[in-house]
Amino acid sequence: MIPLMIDLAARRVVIFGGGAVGARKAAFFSGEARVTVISRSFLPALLSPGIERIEVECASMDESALESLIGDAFLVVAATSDPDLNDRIGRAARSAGALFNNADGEAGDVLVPSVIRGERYLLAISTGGASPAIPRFLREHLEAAFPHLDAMIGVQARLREDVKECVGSQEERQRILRAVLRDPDAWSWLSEGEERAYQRIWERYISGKDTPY
Ligand SMILES: C[C@@]1(CC(=O)O)c2cc3[nH]c(cc4nc(cc5[nH]c(cc(n2)[C@H]1CCC(=O)O)[C@@](C)(CC(=O)O)[C@@H]5CCC(=O)O)C(CC(=O)O)=C4CCC(=O)O)c(CCC(=O)O)c3CC(=O)O
Ligand SMILES: NC(=O)C1=CN([C@@H]2O[C@H](COP(=O)(O)OP(=O)(O)OC[C@H]3O[C@@H](n4cnc5c(N)ncnc54)[C@H](O)[C@@H]3O)[C@@H](O)[C@H]2O)C=CC1
Repeated sequence: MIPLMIDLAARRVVIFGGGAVGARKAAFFSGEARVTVISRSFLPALLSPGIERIEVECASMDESALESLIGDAFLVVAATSDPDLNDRIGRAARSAGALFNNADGEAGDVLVPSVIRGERYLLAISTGGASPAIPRFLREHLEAAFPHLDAMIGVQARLREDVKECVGSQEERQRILRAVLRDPDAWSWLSEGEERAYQRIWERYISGKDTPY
């Protein structure tokens, strides 16, 4: 498998199963795509107006009945508690030409990763299905370790432009940018705001006499 960033705006995502897993997948996709959840029951989290619901029992449905429920979906998620049904949904998704993610059953062609998103970055973490607890663990760890990652990206973006004006050598510019990233003070200054942190970093690395890198 290879990672891709996909624009799902205006695409339809059909999720089978209205339990905790279906609700989590619906929350993941509904920020961008048009989401339909098909299930015989729905958790309250799925009752929001942005999500279309179709209440139906799928146990006795054959592949062509499932395929007509899938319609023109771009991606189908099977998140029912019945792995055999999930696998049947997968075959119907393929016949309908849709991508398929299976929450429980035979692997589909899409996995949902753990996601860490800021204004200026997006990280997706996967173990390829071997241990879903690990991506969650790493997400929580990274979120706690880098609470100011967005601000640091802002500082780096500005600094890399500004040092071009006053530092002649490319190697030296690279050294400065990397030293700032390794500097625990630079990260802690970010809690005072991006502008204040930038000033302190500039003093330490550019206008100050003692350059510690
Ligand atoms: C294959 C995959 C299919 C898919 O859904 O795409 C899949 C499958 C299964 N997960 C199961 C269990 C758990 N899933 C989680 C959590 C997450 N699972 C997610 C993705 C994936 N899960 C895909 C592969 C991802 C990868 O490894 O790269 C995340 C990343 C994204 C999301 O779903 O939103 C989300 C974390 C989001 C976050 O918080 O950041 C936890 C941890 C927890 O919640 O604490 C547990 C309990 C601990 C454990 O079992 O590890 C079981 C039942 C096993 C059983 O029967 O016991 C199956 C079915 C099976 O294994 O067959
Ligand atoms: N991929 C993942 O991240 C995870 C997957 N799982 C697995 O995913 C599956 C779903 O988990 P939960 O949401 O917690 O289960 P759940 O039992 O809370 O929800 C299942 C949903 O599927 C619906 N459903 C089941 N059979 C149906 C049928 N014949 N017709 C129509 N609707 C039907 C139920 O009404 C319910 O809304 C389980 O098999 C579980 O082991 C569990 C944890 C994480």
